[in-house]
Amino acid sequence: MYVKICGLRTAETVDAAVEAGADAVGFVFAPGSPRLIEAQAACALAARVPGTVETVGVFRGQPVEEVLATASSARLTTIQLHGDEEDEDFERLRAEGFRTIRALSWDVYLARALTDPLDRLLIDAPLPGNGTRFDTDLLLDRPPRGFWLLAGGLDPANVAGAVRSAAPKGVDVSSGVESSKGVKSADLIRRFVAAARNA
Ligand SMILES: O=C(O)c1ccccc1N[C@@H]1O[C@H](COP(=O)(O)O)[C@@H](O)[C@H]1O
Repeated sequence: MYVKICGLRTAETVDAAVEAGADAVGFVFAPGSPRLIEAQAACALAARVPGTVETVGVFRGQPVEEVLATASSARLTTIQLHGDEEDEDFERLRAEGFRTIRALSWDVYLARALTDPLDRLLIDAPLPGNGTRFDTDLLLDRPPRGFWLLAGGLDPANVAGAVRSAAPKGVDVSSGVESSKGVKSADLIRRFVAAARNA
């Protein structure tokens, strides 16, 4: 089970995620997010992370050149896009040496024929970063193939059940490991990673 902890902004919570055994830590660059971080600050946090852990930049609806500039200056390994980007955009990011995650809300995933098998898919509720869950039974008509991550309203108490019913290859969390909006809790991060791993 691949575990990503998203929306980190402090050294303490990055260290907690890494020590708990997370596979990826995420930094949010989407305008308007309560977890927004500057590239320079993300770069300092990413430098604390061992090479075995992915450092993911999260973007929504930003031009690809801006995404590349930010991810490069923060020295990230991976780019997660929540917009309506096309296959060519993901190809461009990979050609520049980044790994990619294509984030789609469940309804867009069901409606859209995806042609690019090189993306890892993240299936989420329609309003990302809001702690909202969706009914994963909705995916039964078209179960995702390959490597995909489940997100949307996960927390330490519900992640094991979500993993058992939807059988994703990984999970991603933001709101569910916060003590208040935008403020991560090291304790909740540790509990989330343990619960996901033991599912
Ligand atoms: O976290 C945000 O503020 C955010 C903003 C814009 C796009 C994505 C964002 N976060 C992503 O949202 C999901 C899960 O969120 P939650 O656990 O339901 O709060 C996850 O993929 C984050 O990377």
